Amino acid sequence: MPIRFTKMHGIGNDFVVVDWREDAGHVPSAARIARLSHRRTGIGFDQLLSIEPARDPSCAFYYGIWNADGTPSGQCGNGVRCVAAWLDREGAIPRHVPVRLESPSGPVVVQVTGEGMVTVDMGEPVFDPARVPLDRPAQATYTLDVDGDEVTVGAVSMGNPHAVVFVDDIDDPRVDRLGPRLTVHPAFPAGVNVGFVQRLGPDHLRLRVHERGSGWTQACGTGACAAAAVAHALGLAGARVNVDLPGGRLAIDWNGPGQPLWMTGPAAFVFEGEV
Ligand SMILES: N[C@H](CCC[C@H](N)C(=O)O)C(=O)O
Repeated sequence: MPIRFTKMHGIGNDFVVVDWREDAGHVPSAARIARLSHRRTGIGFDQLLSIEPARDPSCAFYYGIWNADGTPSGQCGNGVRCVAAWLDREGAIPRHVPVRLESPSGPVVVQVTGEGMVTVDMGEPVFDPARVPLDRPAQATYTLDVDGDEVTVGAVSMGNPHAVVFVDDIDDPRVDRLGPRLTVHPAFPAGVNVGFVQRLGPDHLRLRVHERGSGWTQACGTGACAAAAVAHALGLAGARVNVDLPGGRLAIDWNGPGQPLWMTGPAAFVFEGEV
């Protein structure tokens, strides 16, 4: 059964988008997704994104998310901008107006504002450790033992789990060693995406993310949201934060608890294909 797809990326976080609006639900096995995501012997992608009929009648469409290793996720920030741009190109959603899309972790609201620019209401960051999930009592930050190293993290869910570590220099080789070890730390029973943040100011962060299920990526949309939310909660950032990732910049707007968090950034088409 051939799979027709669109290759896209959001500031270098790259995706294969498949149109399952007519034939939803035939999810490939984790092993097949892992073969397809391989950078040499497959198409190569960080995540597979499906576009399917909405299950929630208040939403226009549903999108599914699978990491490079075939594991599912509840949210993908760069991915939902690409889904919105894909639907915009199809003429399946209007521009310049809010459109509800249904993710595995619930609805988000997208707005395609122009050629390849999308703003997304990602919902409210969730700091309750039980909902990250994180096996620790609620605190502002958590000190974890990582193979003998003590690491202090913030923890938040954007519909998927995030640990946020503040460092002096995200290019420090220690970061390369810590990322993969923190992603599988037993305190996070579902694994965790690990963002390393270098604070340049209250409105400017540098960020690198070791993603659950995909490893180091050029960008992580929910990771940028998580970094800005934790920085804001710790009094280290204001309401508008520019987050610079290796692949580019995302603008995050959050006014604090009880408020939705907005992410704005690009979405790009690369090629169409069939496999
Ligand atoms: N690896 C993530 C999913 C993709 C998130 C990232 N690509 C984004 O743009 O938010 C997880 O397992 O929760």
